[in-house]
Amino acid sequence: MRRIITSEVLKPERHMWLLQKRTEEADNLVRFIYNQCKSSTTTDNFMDSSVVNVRNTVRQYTGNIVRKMMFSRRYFGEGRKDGGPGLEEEEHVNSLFTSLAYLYAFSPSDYLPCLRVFDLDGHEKMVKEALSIINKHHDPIVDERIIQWRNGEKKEVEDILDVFLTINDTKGKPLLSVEEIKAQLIELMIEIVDNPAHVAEWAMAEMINQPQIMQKAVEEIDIVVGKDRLVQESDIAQLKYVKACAREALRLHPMAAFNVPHVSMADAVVAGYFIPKGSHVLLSRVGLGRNPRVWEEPLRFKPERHMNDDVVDLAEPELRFISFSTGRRGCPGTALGTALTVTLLARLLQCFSWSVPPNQDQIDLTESMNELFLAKPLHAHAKPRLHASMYGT
Ligand code: HEM
Repeated sequence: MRRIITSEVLKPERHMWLLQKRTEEADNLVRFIYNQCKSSTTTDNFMDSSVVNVRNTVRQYTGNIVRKMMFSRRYFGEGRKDGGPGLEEEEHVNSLFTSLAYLYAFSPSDYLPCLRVFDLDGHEKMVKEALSIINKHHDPIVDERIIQWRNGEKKEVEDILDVFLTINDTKGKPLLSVEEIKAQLIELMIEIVDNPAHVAEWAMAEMINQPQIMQKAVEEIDIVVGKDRLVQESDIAQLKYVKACAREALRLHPMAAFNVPHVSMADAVVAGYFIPKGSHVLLSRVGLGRNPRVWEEPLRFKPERHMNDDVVDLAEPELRFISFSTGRRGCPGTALGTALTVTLLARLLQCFSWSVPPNQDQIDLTESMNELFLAKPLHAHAKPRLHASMYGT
């Protein structure tokens, strides 16, 4: 399956082919925030500004991106005129994040499979419920699309669902069953939806508390892009400091405490430790990214630490921290993941001035008890900084 994903979905031609869909959602992102500013009834001293739920906004952005790339649609239902999510999209994104949380969660039955039938921690029940919500939205679209291809109503491949439905084996027969396609769509969505939103939320929280860093990133965007057009993916190569901010958020605030488990295929010795064949290997993302022997002042958000490199990338093949990991099971979505993450962060910074909400001194950077998210979803004050015509309303 990994080979199919890499060769059919993530190849460079497809990356460009899906660009238009991603750009539409990046435009919708700024329109949605702008509309919140315009309709705000806050009684602070700012006109046309608003306290925005950043977590919800960035998660809905990645949710929109996955629905657009998979199904060519932003909304399952009627959606909202202001660009925000409807109830269907809220529950879709929440269910994707629920499935993801349990993917990383420790469960005794992973090590003692005989306990699985008892579902002692209730994880299986939670994941089943989340998947049934996701399938409730996906199944009608997939089933209808199959019929459209069968009866000749559809002839052109327009999105990732079409790609999956039209891949044939050497005998000209469909390579993937309907069940495999449905499962793969969900898996890909889970891979895509989380990291860009997580990085953007943490980077924004850290930068609001250190306005000089935010100022530097905004100045870079103004020099590279200006104020007369919106940041595009083609600008990313030149947005070195913005990338350093995203990279720093990945180092300091990984999505999960450990990388997904790997099993060693052969006896090995790593850094003097013997690892027998068949061991479950769990790399600590927190341990690597915050290792004081590698990183000076490891707990400080300091993008400058990455600026000495000629090229600033989100990837870290040396594993001084884990972003996309490396090797045979390393993330195949580096290009897409980078494009989504940097565009999201750069658009937020270019289009709005961000500050701590009224009556608050600082953003509270406390981590949640059980995960590495911010304990309280980031809410921040946004004020448009470009001409009204730039927001596509
Ligand atoms: C900033 C964004 C992203 C980050 C930080 C990230 C990170 C990761 C990491 C750490 C892994 C585990 C690697 C390992 O097991 O050693 C992984 C796996 C994976 N990622 Fe990503 N990812 C991102 C975006 C994406 C995107 C956009 C896709 C697009 C399809 C994607 C597809 C996958 C797949 C299919 C795997 C499983 C690979 C396998 O098991 O062989 N990721 N990712």
